[in-house]
Amino acid sequence: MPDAISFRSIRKQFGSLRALDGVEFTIQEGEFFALLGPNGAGKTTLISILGGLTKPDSGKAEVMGFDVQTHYREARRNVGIVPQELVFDPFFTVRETLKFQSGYFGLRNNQNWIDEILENLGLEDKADTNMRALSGGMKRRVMVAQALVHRPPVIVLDEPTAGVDVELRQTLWDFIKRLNEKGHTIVLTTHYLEEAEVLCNRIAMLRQGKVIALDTKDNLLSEHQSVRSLNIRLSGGNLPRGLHNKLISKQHDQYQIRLSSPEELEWVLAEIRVAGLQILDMGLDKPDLEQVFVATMRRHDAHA
Ligand SMILES: Nc1ncnc2c1ncn2[C@@H]1O[C@H](COP(=O)(O)OP(=O)(O)OP(=O)(O)O)[C@@H](O)[C@H]1O
Repeated sequence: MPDAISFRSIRKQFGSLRALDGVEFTIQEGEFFALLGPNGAGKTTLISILGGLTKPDSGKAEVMGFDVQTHYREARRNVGIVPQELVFDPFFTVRETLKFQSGYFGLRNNQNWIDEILENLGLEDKADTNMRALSGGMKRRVMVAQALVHRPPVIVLDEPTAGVDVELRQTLWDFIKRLNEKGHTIVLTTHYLEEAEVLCNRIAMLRQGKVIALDTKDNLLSEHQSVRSLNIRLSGGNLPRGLHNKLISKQHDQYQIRLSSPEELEWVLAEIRVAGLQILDMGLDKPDLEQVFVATMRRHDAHA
């Protein structure tokens, strides 16, 4: 069985900027995979190479065994990509947009599937509305619908929930989860790490064009057991300045503080004591994907 996606030694340079620096990994059929990384890490460039829109300087990418350069049409037929930007023709209605996209793939009698997609993405009421009259969130739903119109076995979503409301997130993820259960391979990039944590079973982390972590979600979480956070309620003043770069969140007198190692707990408590603050309540949290991500990036920043 071919891999759903394979990247082999992908390099891409924009002028002097090395956007992708030897990216190499595979994704198996049926996986729900997250591609994570800070802004500018190279995620969109990698996806664009997968869609055959950007040519790598070297290396090769395949979708379901088809090289995206030498077998562009077959590779393209096997993947549906939801782009980050909203690209559409403002004069078409939603249904016309989807019919047009079906035509691009040579699909004539695609009505039933189009209706199913519209229903699953909560777009039935908007089917005959012109694209330009839709809200941003509705346009994003159409971008998703467009990527699914040819029933691709591999579905890639580049930050599909950036700036969209809770309802669309729920609708979208319910639909995508059902497609994954039916065997579709899903690849997702997102800055909402709690989404990746709930949905994905394997994760790659990209930093400055290199894969710096690649493992199952469970392994990544268990490897970082030592990275915890301290939840603490304080009275008598604000958090000491020396702890500000450790602060994850603050609500009233409740602080969540990142601990990079168990030993850091003693130091944090000492800082609080020296500042003359009183501890009202405290507890430790297990790491979540966000903490694992931050710790992984910091480790590599320190080595860079
Ligand atoms: N066409 C281009 N010309 C020049 N530089 C580019 C081009 N496309 C991307 N880059 C640069 O390549 C790097 C990787 O960009 P890319 O969009 O792939 O990152 P990303 O991980 O998707 O970021 P984000 O999370 O912000 O979407 C960035 O530094 C970006 O500025």
